[in-house]
Amino acid sequence: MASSESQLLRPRFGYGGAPVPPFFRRSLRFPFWTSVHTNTHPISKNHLSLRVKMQPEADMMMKPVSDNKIPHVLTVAGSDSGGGAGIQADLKACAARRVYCSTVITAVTAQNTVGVQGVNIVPEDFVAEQLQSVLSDMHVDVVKTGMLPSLNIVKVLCQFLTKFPVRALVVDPVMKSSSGDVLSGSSVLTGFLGELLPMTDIVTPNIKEASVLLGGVPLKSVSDMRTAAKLIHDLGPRNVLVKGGDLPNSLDSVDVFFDGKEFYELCSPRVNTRNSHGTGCTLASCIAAELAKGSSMLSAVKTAKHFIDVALDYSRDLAIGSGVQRPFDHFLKLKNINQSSGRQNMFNPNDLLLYAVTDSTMNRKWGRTIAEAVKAAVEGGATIVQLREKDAETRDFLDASKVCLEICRSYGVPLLINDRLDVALACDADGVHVGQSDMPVRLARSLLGPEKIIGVSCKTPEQAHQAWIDGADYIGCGGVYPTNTKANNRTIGLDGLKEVSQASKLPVVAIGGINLSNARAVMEIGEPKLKGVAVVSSLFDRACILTETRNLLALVS
Ligand SMILES: Cc1ncc(COP(=O)(O)OP(=O)(O)O)c(N)n1
Ligand SMILES: Cc1ncsc1CCOP(=O)(O)O
Repeated sequence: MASSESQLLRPRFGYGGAPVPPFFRRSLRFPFWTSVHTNTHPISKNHLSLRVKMQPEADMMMKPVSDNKIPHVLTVAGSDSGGGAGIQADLKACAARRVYCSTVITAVTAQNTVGVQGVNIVPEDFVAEQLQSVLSDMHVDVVKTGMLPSLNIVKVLCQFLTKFPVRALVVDPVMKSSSGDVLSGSSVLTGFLGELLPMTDIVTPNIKEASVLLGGVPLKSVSDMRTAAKLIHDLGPRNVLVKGGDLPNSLDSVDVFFDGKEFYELCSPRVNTRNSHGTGCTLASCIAAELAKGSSMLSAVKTAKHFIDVALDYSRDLAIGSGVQRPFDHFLKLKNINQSSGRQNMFNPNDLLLYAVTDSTMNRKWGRTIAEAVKAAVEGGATIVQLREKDAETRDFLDASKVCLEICRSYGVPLLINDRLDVALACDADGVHVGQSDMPVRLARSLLGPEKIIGVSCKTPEQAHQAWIDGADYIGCGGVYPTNTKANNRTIGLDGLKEVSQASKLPVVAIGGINLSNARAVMEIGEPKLKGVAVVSSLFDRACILTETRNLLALVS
């Protein structure tokens, strides 16, 4: 990663004493012309611009060789001198998500943890000049916007987006800072409604911004957020994410995502912290970064929300500045992890809520392919899938895994492979589930690397402890009830599940004989580490997988 990034950041030849191949030597004689001029725009009286232009020949020679393409986000936003939000947050978010980020600055703010002390808007012709510089030279995948402080800047941006189309446009409709200071005037709204939103792939308002976009209707509940998402969608963007972080009286942070057809309520426990300045910018930048890597929209949104949750959680104890609008750290998790085990993955324990585990015998019995079974389960709301194909030929298993992976990725659902690390590696699945007599977890981790998910079956507190030591992400605990799906499997009952869940440092999913009649009893043991149920026959040995999945999800949610 580091080497390909650095290749892109530097011209390949001719600088820093590196040898210069003959063909490129000519380019080193390029004449620069420079001019220094004072900009007399009323808002930025002392704006001094140093222009450095290259002649076309040299320009051509300087272009990096593009055989090492890195996903690229361009952020068009304001600078926050405190480093918590704006351009600075966007750069950090993209770096943390390992995506290149270029910047067009629309305003320079004097800002800290107390509030915004000053705003200096960049003249629109100089915003245009920055856009021209970046878009005419670099291959930008996704544009993300933040503070757009004037109607003319919105118009200029829309002209450039028409001239230089990109794969996706992510709009964070920044209107006020978290301290309540106004960052874009009311005239900008005209530009949003008339020009920008119809070009937008996803817009990410918080509840106040959603209210402004809709002419001032108040949003007080998740139901209001759903209505707002639909109404904002009618204004033109293809997807809408209404962020409910500021919703009063809510223990959870609930965001409503609407793609024009379906609503998704994305829930996570509210992180109780003051260190949340810049979360909006970071979320939108993470979405942009994931889209630049090729994720589907829903998957990008889920990953971004999880990134924010983890970053806020890890930054609870940071103390930067004396005010209350404090920033968080985008890299803290990475730093902590690098110091301990080197892990960097983004496993979300909440994904264990409804874990669908396939079975080839059952699919044969009902005349289904694995892919058909998996599609029905994820459509019904399964939150994670495991392919457990005990008698499949390797080639067939690999081909089926690739198809299932495509299905799961399009729904933002992780896909794990039972036992077969070779298949998981070959199809780049999200991870594996292993038993006590399969590949040891420690070895699986070293073969799969730090980012893959590893689950391990445990029946005792000792096994759960070892799983944690060895670097697993979750444990599967059971059989909770007797089952015909796995022969000779000892039943540990609800008491056994409770004992293991209490001892486990890792998230736990219960398995074995779980169905519509007992799933609630399992979840009601009320152990914080117990995150969900894993099921085989109660989904896949049924006539309609989709209906069974929906019904079971409703029970455990
Ligand atoms: C989520 C989950 N938990 C437990 C198991 C059982 O795995 P294992 O012990 O490897 O037994 P087999 O599945 O191989 O029969 C599981 N598959 N998933
Ligand atoms: C794979 C496995 N591991 C422990 S019990 C079990 C089987 C679960 O299947 P079912 O949900 O049909 O009881």
